[in-house]
Amino acid sequence: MTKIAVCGAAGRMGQRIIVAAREAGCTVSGALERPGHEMVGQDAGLIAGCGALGIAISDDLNAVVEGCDVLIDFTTPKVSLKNLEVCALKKKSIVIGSTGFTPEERALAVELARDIPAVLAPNMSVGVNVCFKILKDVAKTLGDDFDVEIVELHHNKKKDAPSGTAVRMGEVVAEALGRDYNKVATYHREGICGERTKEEIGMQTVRGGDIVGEHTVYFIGMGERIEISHRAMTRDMFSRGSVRAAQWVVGKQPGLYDMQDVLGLK
Ligand SMILES: NC(=O)C1=CN([C@@H]2O[C@H](COP(=O)(O)OP(=O)(O)OC[C@H]3O[C@@H](n4cnc5c(N)ncnc54)[C@H](O)[C@@H]3O)[C@@H](O)[C@H]2O)C=CC1
Ligand SMILES: O=C(O)C1=N[C@H](C(=O)O)C[C@H](O)C1
Repeated sequence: MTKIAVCGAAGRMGQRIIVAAREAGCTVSGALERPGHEMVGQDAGLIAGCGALGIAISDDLNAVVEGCDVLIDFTTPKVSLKNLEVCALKKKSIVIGSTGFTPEERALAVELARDIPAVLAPNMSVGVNVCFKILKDVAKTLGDDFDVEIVELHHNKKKDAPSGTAVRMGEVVAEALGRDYNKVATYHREGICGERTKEEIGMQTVRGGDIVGEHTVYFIGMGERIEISHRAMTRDMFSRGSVRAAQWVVGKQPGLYDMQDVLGLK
């Protein structure tokens, strides 16, 4: 039985991951929250709504990592990088779902995962990862004749924009078209901003209410349009995906993997 510890245990995702780990037959060996969080000391299972587990939410990163096979972390990039560093020191595996990494932070994650197996993925759902695969083919097939625009919608508590999933969709499309995402991504249009260039990939963000997560990539041509959309109705496929990744990653060769590796989609 894989021993899973959860970081961000009282968060929207952390709570669902505790439930998913139990449903998958894994042992929840530890639960972490930030020092000073009001839930520290409380039973992780009671907070997650799956009944008492006898595991108190802790703020002791070293002790929690020590007791697990794999840490699942859905927090923020800075916290995730610190957790990756501690997992590397203690030779434990890690699954990171946090989003909002800068290119420099992602490069640091690759570096820190040199000696342990780690998964870092902006979206743990099967559906979105199949979309990544489809998008590559569609972009390659359509080529430069279709304008690409990406729109994402999320709840009003989300801290990063655009979503990690939207950025990855942009990167997949840009790469398939031989463009550099960081040069062609266009986040803002206002005033007399001029005609659209052929290369740009528009990135639009909508925030409101309790939207779990919706992504649409538009390929817009002359007289026709293709839309590839994914809508998440609950967080459960993210949490189940992260547990699947945790079970997969333990015992793998060191290195930084993504969900495409876990799902065999490469
Ligand atoms: N990869 C995926 O499939 C998905 C990724 N996400 C990403 O996961 C992250 C978290 O999302 P939510 O759960 O909605 O946020 P949230 O804000 O509900 O939960 C984050 C939790 O992390 C805790 N935290 C902050 N600093 C900490 C520290 N130093 N140690 C331990 N815990 C700490 C917070 O107190 C909070 O409880 C975001 O970056 C989000 O974009 C969300 C859903 C799916
Ligand atoms: O913050 C969220 O909620 C989500 N974040 C991820 C992202 O940024 O892509 C994945 C999902 O859409 C939910």
